Amino acid sequence: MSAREAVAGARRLVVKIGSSSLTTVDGGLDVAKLDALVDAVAARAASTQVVLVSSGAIAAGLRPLGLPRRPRDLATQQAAAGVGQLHLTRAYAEAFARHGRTVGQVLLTSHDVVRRQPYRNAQRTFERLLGLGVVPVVNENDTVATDEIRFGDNDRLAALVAHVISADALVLLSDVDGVYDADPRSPGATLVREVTGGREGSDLAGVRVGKPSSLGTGGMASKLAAADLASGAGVPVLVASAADAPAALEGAEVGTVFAPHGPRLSARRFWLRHMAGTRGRLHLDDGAVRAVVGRRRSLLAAGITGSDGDFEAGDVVDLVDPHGEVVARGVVGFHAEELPEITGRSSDDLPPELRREVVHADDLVPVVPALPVPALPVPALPDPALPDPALPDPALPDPTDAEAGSPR
Ligand SMILES: Nc1ncnc2c1ncn2[C@@H]1O[C@H](COP(=O)(O)OP(=O)(O)O)[C@@H](O)[C@H]1O
Ligand SMILES: N[C@@H](CCC(=O)OP(=O)(O)O)C(=O)O
Repeated sequence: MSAREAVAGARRLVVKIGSSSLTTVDGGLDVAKLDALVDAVAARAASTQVVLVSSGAIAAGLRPLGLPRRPRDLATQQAAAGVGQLHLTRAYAEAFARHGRTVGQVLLTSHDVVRRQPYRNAQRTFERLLGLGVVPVVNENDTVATDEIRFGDNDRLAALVAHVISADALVLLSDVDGVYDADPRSPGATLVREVTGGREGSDLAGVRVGKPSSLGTGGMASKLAAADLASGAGVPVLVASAADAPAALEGAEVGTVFAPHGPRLSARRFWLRHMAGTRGRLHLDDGAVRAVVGRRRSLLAAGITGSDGDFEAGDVVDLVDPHGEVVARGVVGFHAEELPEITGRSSDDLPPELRREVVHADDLVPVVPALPVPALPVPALPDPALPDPALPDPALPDPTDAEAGSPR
């Protein structure tokens, strides 16, 4: 099955829509665009369980607050998001109601998914909402999200949600009709139709990204990273224009499709690899690295040379090779205080109550080295329709400098 067919045939789908595709040029919510998106999603939701990840809270808060452009400081962004999220949710509720569908709002911060229990809670909530025929509408909980607990951008959030719900495919809808080999606002840029080998493969070798749109957050770089995250863990991804949503959701030849290029990870293993917050480190000798990463064996006390951190049994820890590189993550079976007693000792040598795996193979996942972010050598052209959000706003005080948090 091709990646496009996988998107078309998905029984569980995550659709993400960016701010720029939901707003008017002056920054208000564009209800006509939102309605058109909902028409397409509702048509697909008739046969598919769909989770909608929607940006646009901050953008939708601009007009009600009389803000001329996206604020740069965290506090005003949070205030705008509080106002805008309400407008956004109401607009979705009304639009989906016209199709006889109920929506449920799910606002998340990374705090809600880095620990196993909250992650399970979020998973259960999604399951129940989908089971009840509700369309979950997800956003980052921007009113409380600070830099420390932020997902970063909604492309990444959508990739994570795709794994939380074990989606069959992820569709990222934006104001551009796919990934171009250069900033699409520059002459000669060409659409890349298919990416087969992930970010390291030849399809993206010559691709350069420019700035996001005036209201977007991460731009194409964050879509590429999210597409790589999802497709690298077995989930096909389509990046397409929101204007093409009906065709995109029917599997037509639009946008850029990312074929899965890694083994499908269970939601649990994906959580371990990409989402879990770690509480400590176990240092492994070379033999243990080979056993754990190469042969997917459990980690035994004999292969550990040291540990640090303040973890409890059940916490997630990094497994580090003799060069200090993180090679795997896993759920540790011992408390930090117990480690010195067992470190380096063979199982036969341990008292019976301590004779067990330090990290069981089922709770262990190798870590893929971080990939470089695509370069940004192409100068982006200014958007003539909107003032440059990077310019200081004379009308607004900018309390950011004096307060915690920094502008995105
Ligand atoms: N190589 C590229 N291919 C496609 N789009 C790009 C590229 N470089 C920059 N862009 C810009 O990225 C923007 C989409 O990102 P963003 O503004 O964050 O959208 P969204 O709000 O939908 O998340 C487009 O407006 C496009 O002009
Ligand atoms: N959570 C923010 C949007 C974050 C984001 O990633 O925006 P975008 O690049 O437009 O998808 C909001 O609702 O305004």
